[in-house]
Amino acid sequence: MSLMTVTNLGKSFGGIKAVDGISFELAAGELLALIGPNGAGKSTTFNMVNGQLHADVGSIRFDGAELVGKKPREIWRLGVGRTFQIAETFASLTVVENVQMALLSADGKLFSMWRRAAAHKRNEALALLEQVGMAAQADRPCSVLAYGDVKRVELAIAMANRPKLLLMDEPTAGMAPKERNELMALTKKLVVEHNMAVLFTEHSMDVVFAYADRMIVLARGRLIAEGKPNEIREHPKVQEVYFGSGKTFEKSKVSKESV
Ligand SMILES: Nc1ncnc2c1ncn2[C@@H]1O[C@H](COP(=O)(O)OP(=O)(O)OP(=O)(O)O)[C@@H](O)[C@H]1O
Repeated sequence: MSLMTVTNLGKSFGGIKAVDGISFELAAGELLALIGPNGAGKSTTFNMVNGQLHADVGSIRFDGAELVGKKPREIWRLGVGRTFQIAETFASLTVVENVQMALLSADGKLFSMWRRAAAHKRNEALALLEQVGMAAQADRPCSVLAYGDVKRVELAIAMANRPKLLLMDEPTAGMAPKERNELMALTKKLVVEHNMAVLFTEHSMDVVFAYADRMIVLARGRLIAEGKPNEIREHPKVQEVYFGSGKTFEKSKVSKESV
């Protein structure tokens, strides 16, 4: 049974149909990639799911609730999490303190309580860090971490609210191939262990083809293809929209070994 069912979702900006009546499903335990050329409507779709944008038409049913019309905070409370970059102001806090903050926030505690609650939820935070392989660095400030490790901490922060669906907008942007591979392998592990769904946008085709369980492809606001990576690679419409974009889908370029 699907966790999320998107039906006939649409959003226009002025005369431009950024997203033009798309429908798709997402199951628990599934890593679903949302791809498409520049301007295809990926970000607009993403932002309608997290509530930052209001859909003009259509429906997003998530775990028995309708998301269209809800505020981002309400959607987050229903179990739709997203990864955020650690803000500069929090970079001076340690790794574990950042995760403790996220746990407090998930509990609806006020930010001002933080200073009085330094030990609060430390063990829970350490358990989350263990899951992303960062427990050994728990007491280091985030500001001194390698980029790939910061991304792991951001993942632990996103997990603090126990999301049923995690939204990741270009999770591997700016990362070296080895780090990209490690982050996606970790994401896949969390998906399996928590039976969590992930919807992610990504420009890096090697990541998408190596890790997505399924893909949906947008072009000019329309859903032009969906299926498993192998089906998408061979899909004539997908080849057509990417033709001339410099992206190719030959098998030799997208194997896990090459990322
Ligand atoms: N706030 C906005 N105001 C006006 N037009 C917008 C706005 N946001 C998006 N658009 C337009 O909607 C279309 C889809 O944009 P969107 O950002 O969703 O595409 P995308 O697939 O995420 O692109 P990219 O890969 O370049 O980030 C584009 O034509 C874009 O110019």
